[in-house]
Amino acid sequence: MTFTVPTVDISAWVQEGPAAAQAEVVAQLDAACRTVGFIQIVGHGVPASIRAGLASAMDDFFALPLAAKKQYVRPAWENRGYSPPKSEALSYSLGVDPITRMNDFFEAFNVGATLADYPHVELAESQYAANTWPSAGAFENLVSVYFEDARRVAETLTRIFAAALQVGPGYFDAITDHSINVLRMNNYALPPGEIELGADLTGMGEHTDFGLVTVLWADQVEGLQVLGADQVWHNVQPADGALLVNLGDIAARLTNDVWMSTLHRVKPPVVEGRIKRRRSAAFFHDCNADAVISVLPQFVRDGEEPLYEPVTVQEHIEAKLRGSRAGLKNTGARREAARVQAVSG
Ligand SMILES: O=C(O)CCC(=O)C(=O)O
Ligand SMILES: [Fe+2]
Repeated sequence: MTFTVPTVDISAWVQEGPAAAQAEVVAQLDAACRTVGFIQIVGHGVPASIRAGLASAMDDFFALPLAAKKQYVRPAWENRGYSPPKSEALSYSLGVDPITRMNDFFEAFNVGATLADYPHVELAESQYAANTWPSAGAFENLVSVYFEDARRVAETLTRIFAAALQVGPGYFDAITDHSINVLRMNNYALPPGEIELGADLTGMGEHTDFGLVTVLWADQVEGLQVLGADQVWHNVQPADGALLVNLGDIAARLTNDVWMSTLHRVKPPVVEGRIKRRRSAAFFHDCNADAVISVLPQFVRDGEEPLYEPVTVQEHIEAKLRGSRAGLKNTGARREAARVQAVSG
């Protein structure tokens, strides 16, 4: 069985193209969501200059000395600010011990939508915490500009999802109009002295993304591995000019696992004791904290029980984050954990 991440050109939805072209995009995206859960998105309309601006902002920040970066560490229950290398383990978001018994070596900086972005809704601060902006170069401006574009891409995708799932055009607006949105900028670059030769290093442990859909910018460097239906981990890199998109748990829950929240991890190659540096930025579009997510009735056969109980987005995301950020194994991710335990290597 060959594994490929399908490429879908969404320009007919970005620029309101003809109905036939839009319908073709819906069919292609639906097929990709059912079979792979990862898609190379082209025609997304995010200019190369804005993507390059994000990369340079990340370079400015991650180049700071560790002590300077640590000023931006925020409490584990706020998904914001700086995470030093080896401070998180994504596999705990599934309740699974990291393979190496060591935390992941990525370092990250997180920003997200805040209460101020949604002035007309009464929200608790948790999941909408204020951002701490580092004073490195033009970081805030460059990252904010990319954030807005990534949000637009994610929202365009939800319009296509609504057509694919035949839930009516307003369905996703109602559950995403004050969405938890987070951009996690990742840097995989342990200094050479910290690498034990022969060690099985994990850049980021295996996990599914927590929300509805993720828009991923990444360097064209090996490291991201996606679990295929063949139970084998496959290397995936963004195609030229593409953004990778993957579905998260909320998409799987809505569709009773017909759409796939695909397991992935990051294992950068170590060449002569050095990790080839790799950067990525994942924009998570997670839905409103107070949205209740239940399996859509059209995905449950008569006489069968849905695979998932209803859950609020806040409960779901917080259980996952307690795992990855605070090391408290998530016991509620039964289905995802079973999939990890079914594969080796
Ligand atoms: O670095 C990558 O390519 C993937 C990052 C990722 O999976 C995440 O941040 O959730
Ligand atoms: Fe991820």
